[in-house]
Amino acid sequence: MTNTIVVTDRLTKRYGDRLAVSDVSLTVRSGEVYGFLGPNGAGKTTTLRMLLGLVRPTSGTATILGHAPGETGATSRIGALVEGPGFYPYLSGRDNLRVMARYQGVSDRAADEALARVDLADRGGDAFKSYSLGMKQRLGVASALLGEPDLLVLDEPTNGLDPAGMADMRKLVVDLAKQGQTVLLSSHLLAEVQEICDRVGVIAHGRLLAESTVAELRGASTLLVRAHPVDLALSVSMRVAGDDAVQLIDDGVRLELPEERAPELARALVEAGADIHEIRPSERSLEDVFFEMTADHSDHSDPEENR
Ligand SMILES: Nc1ncnc2c1ncn2[C@@H]1O[C@H](COP(=O)(O)OP(=O)(O)OP(=O)(O)O)[C@@H](O)[C@H]1O
Repeated sequence: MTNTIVVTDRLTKRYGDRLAVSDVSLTVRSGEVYGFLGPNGAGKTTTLRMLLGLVRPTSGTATILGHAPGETGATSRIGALVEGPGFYPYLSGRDNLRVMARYQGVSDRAADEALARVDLADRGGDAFKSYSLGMKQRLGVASALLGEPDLLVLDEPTNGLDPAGMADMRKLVVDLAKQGQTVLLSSHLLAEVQEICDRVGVIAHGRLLAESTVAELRGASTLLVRAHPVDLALSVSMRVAGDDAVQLIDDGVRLELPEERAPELARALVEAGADIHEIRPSERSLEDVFFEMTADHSDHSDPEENR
């Protein structure tokens, strides 16, 4: 069933003259991992805070689980890690969670289950202050999971983590998603998010530039050919792929051509007498796409101009 969990309609937040979020309309569906992507200062945290009812929009609306942000019907079903929760340094991870669980009217058992879900059960008895940053972050996710929320909101969950900590966090999100958890996470690290998100919304300068699956955003797969002479490689490529699907780049020729047609291209090049040095699939990373998109918007990149 494709249920919509979050819908925003032209959500906007202005701080004085500064337009932090401008006309953002996004949709998060049930069971998906939605990546809210953009560089620092793009408006991600402000948007998430509006969804959680922590900041009042200047204009536009948001509906979460059928409720307005901040309504009990919504907040009771959202688990959020937006600002790091305050944990007691000398209490163990488990006791910290149990304290939080009691505040929320949730059982100790639920706290222990949340600890297990973030793979901290083994270290649950150790003092919070002895945890690595990655473990602290995972405990934060456990606290957001208390009460089994329908929507988990994580603001930059990998911030400050080393590569191993990031990999752990990615695995945790993937595992939660496999259990059916809907996750909305923000990140400025596009390369790592493309692996774990079903769909992404790309935001820059407060505006949503695109919303789609990672695959759609990255577009058609391309082949990179390095062969000599280059002009011969270019004309053969155009014959095989069509004039519009071929582009001359620094180190060769890029073709919009499915990988399965690489042998056909290789044969045509060899028959024409070209020396092939390399033919390989070259997928655009989300990062490439993102830079292209934000470059397109650089002419009006100053949020002040949106006034
Ligand atoms: N309380 C506030 N008062 C004034 N300006 C604010 C406030 N909160 C955010 N802003 C501004 O709004 C813009 C968007 O900030 P926001 O924190 O939402 O971005 P972000 O994408 O989450 O970035 P980061 O990854 O750095 O947190 C920034 O220009 C920021 O300076």
